[in-house]
Amino acid sequence: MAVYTEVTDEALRAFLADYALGELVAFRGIAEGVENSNYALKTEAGDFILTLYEKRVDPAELPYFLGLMDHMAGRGLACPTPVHGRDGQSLRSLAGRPAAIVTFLPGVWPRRVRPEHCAPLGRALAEMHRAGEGFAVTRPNALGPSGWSPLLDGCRARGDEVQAGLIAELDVALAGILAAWPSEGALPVGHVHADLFPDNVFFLPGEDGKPRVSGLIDFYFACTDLLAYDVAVCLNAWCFEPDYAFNVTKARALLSAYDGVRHFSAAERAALPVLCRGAALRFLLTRLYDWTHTPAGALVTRKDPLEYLRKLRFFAQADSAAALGL
Ligand SMILES: Nc1ncnc2c1ncn2[C@@H]1O[C@H](COP(=O)(O)OP(=O)(O)OP(=O)(O)O)[C@@H](O)[C@H]1O
Ligand SMILES: N[C@@H](CCO)C(=O)O
Repeated sequence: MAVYTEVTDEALRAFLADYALGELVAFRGIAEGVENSNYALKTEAGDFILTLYEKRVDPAELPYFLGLMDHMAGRGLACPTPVHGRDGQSLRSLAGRPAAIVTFLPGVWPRRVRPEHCAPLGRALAEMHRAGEGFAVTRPNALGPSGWSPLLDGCRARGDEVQAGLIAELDVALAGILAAWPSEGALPVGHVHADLFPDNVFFLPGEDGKPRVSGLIDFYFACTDLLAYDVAVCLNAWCFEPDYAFNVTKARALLSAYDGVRHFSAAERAALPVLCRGAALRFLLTRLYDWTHTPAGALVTRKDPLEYLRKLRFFAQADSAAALGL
């Protein structure tokens, strides 16, 4: 369910005339993803993804996302590269929506994460942080600490329907996290992905048969924030088993591979536990908000907020970098 806006053949051909991509060969909607309308597009020049940005994306922010991908791809990162039209622009309009074409990345995202995925992931994350250096535009993290209180307030009326006592528990957790959050300037800041879940990382087998990262996608939560926060997001999204047990082997592989490319500072190591709690709370709150605001029967798969309550509770008691595998 991620084709919200239909594109006619006629409109597509007229749109493609503004690019030097040759004739249209094939075109189909992609079912995965929930935010935007995505199409797989084949032209004489190769394979591409056409994205029509839907209402949750603020058009004013698109130049940041597209510019960041351009910058990172230019520095050798395997991320989608925006295709520029004959007039030099990568952001245009199609079927009444802002639209862009980006390069297609080969690979498959892991449906079941194995420890062998975690070292390549850690390396790719650190390489992404390096590739972002020098991109001068900034974007504050709307879903960072200053956004969590308003989000929690938005869940207050119905949150306890999901689990009794949930809102009171989250009030306490949020106060503790905000009190312990690193002060400005204490940790290195840069461009972070902020949503590097398994469905945003493609892998292909390397020559040795082991998985290697072939591409990172979906930069539409990217922002300027603490680099180590991205690591905390990955520990949340990649290092728990289906029974919610934390897998320290996966975490160790991720963290040591990251550190091999970009060293953690002492302050980052010390802050990692609270960053993990913050990241768990961020996904818990957006999921809880969606859970309590999505009408029953809507064609959107709601994600389970309580998965992140379990993770938040784990990180609340694993209060040292060593307990997290660092
Ligand atoms: N550059 C790309 N190369 C190959 N496949 C891509 C690319 N971009 C997107 N896709 C495919 O489209 C699917 C949906 O993309 P994406 O995750 O960006 O959707 P979304 O709706 O914007 O985001 P979300 O995952 O937040 O709902 C991906 O799972 C992937 O299969
Ligand atoms: N990765 C988020 C969804 C937004 O992309 C989640 O799992 O809650």
